Amino acid sequence: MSARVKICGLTRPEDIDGAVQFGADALGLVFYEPSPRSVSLDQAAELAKRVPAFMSVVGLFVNPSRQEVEAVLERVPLDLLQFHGDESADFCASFGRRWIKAIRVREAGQIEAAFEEFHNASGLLVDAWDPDRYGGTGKSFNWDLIPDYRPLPIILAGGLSSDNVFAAVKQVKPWAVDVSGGVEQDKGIKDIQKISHFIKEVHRVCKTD
Ligand SMILES: O=C(O)c1ccccc1N[C@@H]1O[C@H](COP(=O)(O)O)[C@@H](O)[C@H]1O
Repeated sequence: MSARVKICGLTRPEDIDGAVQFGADALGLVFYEPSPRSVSLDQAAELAKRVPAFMSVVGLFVNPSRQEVEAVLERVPLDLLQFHGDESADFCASFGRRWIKAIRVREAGQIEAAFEEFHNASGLLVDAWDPDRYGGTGKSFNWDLIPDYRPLPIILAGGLSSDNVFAAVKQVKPWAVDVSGGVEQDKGIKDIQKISHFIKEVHRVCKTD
């Protein structure tokens, strides 16, 4: 069984179209202004219109206010909320939408604790820890810290690219992988060939199983 693929940090219509064409399962829009991949409400509404049925549009937030999330939900048809900061489980659940929680992994036991704390999530996204940034760092972490017992689907992120995603999926067997920097030509500007190669590498895993 292959892992699903989320391509995050899309800002241009042509990148959405490329990710759709090459078989991504989910597309991420960043609503976090410090990120070079951040999109405005108008931009996000236009990008979301291009996404066909049976593909998910995911909204990424970092420590947003309730009003910020509600303003996005009024304008953009999001299928899933991704909380990538220090949000509580109660806050994440309070919008009546499906949500996933990202944690930044740096030590043993953290993932097990997060399974408990965020047990109502639709998935736990595991990313690399960085002292200065919440995500989109291009850094990976020690995949041995990911336990075999998984009460929630694991979404593997952090420094993935077509060079390492085959090995990552083989070793970790995640429900899904999430990539941003590894499929870009510049921050917020995706590279369609890299997206295609990345997705092919993920799908190649099930052919070798
Ligand atoms: O993409 C961003 O700019 C970003 C900003 C703040 C929090 C998360 C962000 N992106 C997410 O980070 C991980 C890893 O990204 P990368 O592949 O290492 O570049 C991924 O889940 C993105 O969705």
